[in-house]
Amino acid sequence: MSRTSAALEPPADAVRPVRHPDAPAPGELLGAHYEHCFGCGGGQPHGLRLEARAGEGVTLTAEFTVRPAHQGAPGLAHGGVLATALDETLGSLNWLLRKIAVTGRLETDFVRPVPVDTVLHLTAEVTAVAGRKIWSTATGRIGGPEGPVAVRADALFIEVKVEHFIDNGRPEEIRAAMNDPDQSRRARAFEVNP
Ligand SMILES: CCCCCCCCCCCCCC(=O)SCCNC(=O)CCNC(=O)[C@H](O)C(C)(C)COP(=O)(O)OP(=O)(O)OC[C@H]1O[C@@H](n2cnc3c(N)ncnc32)[C@H](O)[C@@H]1OP(=O)(O)O
Repeated sequence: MSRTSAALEPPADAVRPVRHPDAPAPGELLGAHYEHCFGCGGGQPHGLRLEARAGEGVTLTAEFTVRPAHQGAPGLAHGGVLATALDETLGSLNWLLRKIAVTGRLETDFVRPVPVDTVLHLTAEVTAVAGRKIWSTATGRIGGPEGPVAVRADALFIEVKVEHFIDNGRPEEIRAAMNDPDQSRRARAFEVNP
């Protein structure tokens, strides 16, 4: 029985995702897409600083260490923080397609509590694409990459133009991101789908 809603079932005419020829090589770290991203940026003191690494095809692995600032119940990761780790991991996959996309829907299963200081080992893959829609799935394990599953998510991302950010974001942050001295972050944000 499917555990996800109908919106997360790709239609019959959806196609398999195609890795972009310029996608980072398998094993390569993706790096942050934005310095102040709560999920991956180094400029957020309490951010997740999630590190994602390209895999084969349209897959990746990622790691996130739960810190005391990420607690919900005493000594345990907040569910919203875990959902953020899944969202960030799934969002990073779109760089392997060289598409800019935002989360439209994210469905999460919390299977096991995740204690502070635990490393969450995530794997993710894009499963289907149809027009602007991108379906993907992710799993997070604890105790090692082969450890028990702690969290799972399925998602639908929607491809957007860079204007999505320019029109909706605050001008000062957009300007700062456009002037980011890190060329790869600039390219990832502004040059992938002009
Ligand atoms: C400075 C730049 C930096 C950039 C860096 C990279 C950023 C990466 C960030 C990474 C951070 C991590 C990631 C983050 O956290 S991303 C941040 C969290 N997400 C958002 O903020 C997105 C907010 N939502 C929107 O902006 C709009 O609703 C979007 C753009 C998503 C669609 O509005 P738009 O007007 O464009 O399109 P449409 O409404 O015609 O819909 C098109 C199709 O999609 C279907 N649909 C839509 N929604 C849903 C849904 N919920 N469930 C099921 N289906 C849905 C819809 O039925 C339609 O289907 P069809 O009728 O065609 O069959």
